[in-house]
Amino acid sequence: MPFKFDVHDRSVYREPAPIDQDSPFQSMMERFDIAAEILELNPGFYEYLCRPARVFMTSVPVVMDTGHVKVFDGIRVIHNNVLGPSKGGIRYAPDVTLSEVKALAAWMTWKCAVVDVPFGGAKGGVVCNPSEMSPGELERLTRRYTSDMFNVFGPDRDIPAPDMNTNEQIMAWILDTYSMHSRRTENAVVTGKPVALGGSEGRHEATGRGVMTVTLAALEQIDRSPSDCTVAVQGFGNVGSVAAQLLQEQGCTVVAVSDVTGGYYNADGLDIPAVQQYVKENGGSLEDYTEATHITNEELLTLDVDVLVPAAKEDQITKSIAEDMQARVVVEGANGPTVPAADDILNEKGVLVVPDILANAGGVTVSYFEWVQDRQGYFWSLKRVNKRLKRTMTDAFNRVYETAEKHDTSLRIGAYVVGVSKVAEALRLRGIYA
Ligand SMILES: NC(=O)C1=CN([C@@H]2O[C@H](COP(=O)(O)OP(=O)(O)OC[C@H]3O[C@@H](n4cnc5c(N)ncnc54)[C@H](O)[C@@H]3O)[C@@H](O)[C@H]2O)C=CC1
Ligand SMILES: O=C(O)CCC(=O)C(=O)O
Repeated sequence: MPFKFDVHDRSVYREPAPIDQDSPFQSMMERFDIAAEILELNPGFYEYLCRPARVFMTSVPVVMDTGHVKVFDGIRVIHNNVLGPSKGGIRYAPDVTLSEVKALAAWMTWKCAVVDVPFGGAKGGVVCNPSEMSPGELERLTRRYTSDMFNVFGPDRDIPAPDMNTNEQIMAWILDTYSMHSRRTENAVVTGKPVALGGSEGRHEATGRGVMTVTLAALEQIDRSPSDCTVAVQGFGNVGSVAAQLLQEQGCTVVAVSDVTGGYYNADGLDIPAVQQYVKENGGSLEDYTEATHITNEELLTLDVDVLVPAAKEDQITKSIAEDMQARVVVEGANGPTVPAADDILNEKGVLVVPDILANAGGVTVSYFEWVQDRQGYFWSLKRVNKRLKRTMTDAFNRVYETAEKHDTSLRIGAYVVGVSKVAEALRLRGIYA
């Protein structure tokens, strides 16, 4: 007999397996639960999707420049691969945790489904502080981690990419190590690699470009022109710096940017290419930038701007920050920057939040294009990549917007409904828990 879902009977859900309280994973689950209820999700599917499919942990020994051996914890979580090989970046950070990587992997599952990319979701992390490591130490760490994950990674299995503190060079070392073990060049095993090694034109800028595209779509919905809008961007790395640059090119006035050293504000607008040049010459940091007033990251988040782009890390927009926020539109370049308790406040205030699993999906979209090009051995022009990226992001925005309107809910829940329903349909067709 087919299962009948009762939205009022929470006991239909068996006790969900390891859910970390007060963690990014819990933040993901709170939104997933709402979407599951709207979709009347089959409880078997619910149980399967509220935990990762597979978790890999490894101890990564590295000979440091001093000659001593230091052991790092390496993680790879595959949340789901029902739509295709799992996909997701690798994060190097001193505070990365298993719970965080589990959440990031689940977000990848929903994100790929939202932009209709045939991948599942995964994420990796290594607990290390790259700012205190030499290039040689980082290379040895990356190669050993890749070696340990040789049976996990693969062009048809699980395909890593960059995330916080990882870049094209690190992807090149992954490609080389994996290829050495395979006895052949496997450039489709990783994306976000240098163009010279089979990387895609436009991947470096793709996440920021996608942020720009959905920002323009959101502004159109509220009848605002970019040239009348001020913008603040938290985080000035791959995502934040490109988003700031492209939004400025579209006519927005970018009044504030920030990084770990704090925020930099100029009411007349910052010259973003000049800020990028400063960061390049200043060891990757905004510290001591003089053409602006120094503010804190909290002050940046609560500035009186039209658009706020959090592009640093999780849990930045807390309940109290949300209460003080003045932005009209929030476009989540980062994964998980807003805690669930802040969602309600922002919704009540009428803030239009373009959620992470839609807003920052430009990166994985062009990673998909890169993987397709590698497998075909035929490479596209930058113009073609950007045109297809724009189409993918615009279609996804419209799909999410319509879904949110249909269910009278936020864009965030609309995006989860789009993502979860696609994965659930694939599960049903494949016969898992049907
Ligand atoms: N690189 C990519 O293609 C994608 C990245 N993302 C997400 O975007 C976010 C940023 O990633 P990337 O730009 O790649 O990293 P990144 O390592 O290039 O840059 C991170 C930036 O955030 C700043 N930052 C770190 N902690 C901060 C804090 N507490 N307050 C203010 N700024 C802080 C850093 O100083 C740096 O400027 C992450 O949440 C990542 O998961 C999402 C989709 C794709
Ligand atoms: O490009 C990719 O494959 C994944 C990028 C990523 O880690 C993310 O979207 O959070």
